[in-house]
Amino acid sequence: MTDFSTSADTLVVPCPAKINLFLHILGRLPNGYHQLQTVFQLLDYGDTLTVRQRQDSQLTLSPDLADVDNKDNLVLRAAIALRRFAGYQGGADLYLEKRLPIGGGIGGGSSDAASTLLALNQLWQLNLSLDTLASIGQQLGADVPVFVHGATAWAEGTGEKLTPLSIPSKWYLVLRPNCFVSTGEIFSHQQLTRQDAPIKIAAFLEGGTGNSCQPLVRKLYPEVDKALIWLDKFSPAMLTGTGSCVFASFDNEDAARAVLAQRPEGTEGFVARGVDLSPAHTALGIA
Ligand SMILES: C[C@@](CO)(OP(=O)(O)O)[C@H](O)COP(=O)(O)OP(=O)(O)OC[C@H]1O[C@@H](n2ccc(N)nc2=O)[C@H](O)[C@@H]1O
Ligand SMILES: Nc1ncnc2c1ncn2[C@@H]1O[C@H](COP(=O)(O)OP(=O)(O)O)[C@@H](O)[C@H]1O
Repeated sequence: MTDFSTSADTLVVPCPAKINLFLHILGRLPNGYHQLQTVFQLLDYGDTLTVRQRQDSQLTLSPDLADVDNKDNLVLRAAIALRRFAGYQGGADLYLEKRLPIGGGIGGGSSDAASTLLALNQLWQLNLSLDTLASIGQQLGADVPVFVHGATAWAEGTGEKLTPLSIPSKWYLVLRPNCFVSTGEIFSHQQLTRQDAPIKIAAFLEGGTGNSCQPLVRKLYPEVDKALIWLDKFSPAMLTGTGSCVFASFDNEDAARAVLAQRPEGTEGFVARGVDLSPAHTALGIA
């Protein structure tokens, strides 16, 4: 068993979750991806990644995730992509403490990948810029760049055109219905609405925006529909990303926790605070 106790050659990095405070789909790009407008709100809750220098060139990842093969894990894929890009010869032991539900629209895999890039860039002293790390990350997933740049942001394009945004801090309850929604399935669905008109940041701040995937996802997944109806009784509820998680905001932690404690059987969830800056950046001392 690998010993991951903290030492000079070891970094421990949070991998925060995100929620989409709104999500509009403006159209389809020639490569099949969708042109979006969204706000990525970072949360102070997520997975934790530990990286440790090895004296040889091996890359190891532990423990195995129940639903993802190690070779497909975005942590290992990010490490391999970074090493290839930088022409670096060394290795590392990677340990991922997974807390975030998989396939929930809260960006867990993308955040794990981004924290891997940020941490190994420091551990291996590669000195690559955030822009370079973001473009390596974008090949792995559309959500990786926002986590690399590490700020709550207004996003356009496929999520890579980012404008940092300061949102008044709120507490969020994120509820995960008992189902998994594939992002690819929703984006390739015939009935997805893809014709939102572009809006300005001011229009989002004035309110009244929503998630354009929500009508389709709640129709295809009754568990999501039920979760939205239940949470909406306490505070206006919305789908994040393509789901399956739904969320609502609360003025304080106690109010959010009181609702979480009553959650319907079969659902899971967590309470987290919205943050402007990524806890990964704070941990690594990135300005
Ligand atoms: C739409 C969002 C909003 O946050 O949904 P969630 O994944 O968070 O639910 C994300 O940007 C998703 O990011 P991510 O989950 O990294 O997507 P990727 O792995 O790059 O893409 C998965 C699949 O979704 C489709 N896809 C994804 C993003 C996008 N802008 N247009 C698309 O059409 C593509 O078919 C792609 O094959
Ligand atoms: N470290 C990881 N954590 C979560 N999912 C991962 C990871 N590595 C690869 N994946 C794959 O990425 C897909 C998307 O996972 P995730 O990021 O949790 O969801 P979403 O994109 O809905 O927020 C999953 O289907 C999973 O197989």
